[in-house]
Amino acid sequence: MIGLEVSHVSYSYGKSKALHDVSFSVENGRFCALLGPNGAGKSTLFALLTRLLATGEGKIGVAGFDIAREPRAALARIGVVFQQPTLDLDMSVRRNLRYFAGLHGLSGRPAAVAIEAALTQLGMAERADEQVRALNGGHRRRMEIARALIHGPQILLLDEPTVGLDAASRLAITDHVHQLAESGLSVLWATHLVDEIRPTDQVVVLHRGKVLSDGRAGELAGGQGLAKAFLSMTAEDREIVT
Ligand SMILES: Nc1ncnc2c1ncn2[C@@H]1O[C@H](COP(=O)(O)OP(=O)(O)OP(=O)(O)O)[C@@H](O)[C@H]1O
Repeated sequence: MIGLEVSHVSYSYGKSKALHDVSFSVENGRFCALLGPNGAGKSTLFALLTRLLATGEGKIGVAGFDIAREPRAALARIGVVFQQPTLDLDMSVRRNLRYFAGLHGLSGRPAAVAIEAALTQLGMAERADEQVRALNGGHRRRMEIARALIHGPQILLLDEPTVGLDAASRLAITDHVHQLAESGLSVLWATHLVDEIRPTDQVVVLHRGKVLSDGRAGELAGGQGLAKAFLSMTAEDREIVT
């Protein structure tokens, strides 16, 4: 079943077109990397998917709900991890999550159960009572992913979630999110880092607001490897580094 469907979406900032006729879909249980260099349009697409921007042209479906016509139902099924962290550093992990659960109308025992389950999925249960300020960057990010799961979304959107993290933390987070996809979520993971993508993942290559390719990473990589394939698709005047 399709979790996320983006159909003929275009968006302009004034006269400057950021997205041109973008179409792709992500099935339930699939990890889809939205791979694009700086300025490709990834953040603009995320803003449309989360209704921070209203859809210009085209249609976005979330678990079968049209985000323009049924925004509440659609947004209730989305969990989002934005590029910029939004945690209260002086509260504990659990209190941060409890606050967020409240925004989704969850309190008391149901909230406690949802928080425990989300933290366990990210391997963070034993840190529930630590102050966020005491956590390293990787654990803070894992906590933000746990927070995005509390209301039981079907689609998880992550906008370059590993920016600024060391190699071990990046690996831990990509592993956890692949496991979430395997458990049935549709994951859309925006990145420009090819080492976060596995051969069986879906990859949508976005460049200058257009989809250049949509398919399995292993097929896109061919014999030359994903990094080289991606660079040769998106290189302009740049020298290709192998
Ligand atoms: N608020 C804005 N006003 C005008 N132009 C914008 C605005 N936000 C983005 N753009 C332009 O839209 C295009 C797509 O930008 P966007 O931030 O969506 O790309 P991105 O793939 O997320 O890039 P990055 O990896 O650098 O975050 C770029 O040309 C950018 O300059």
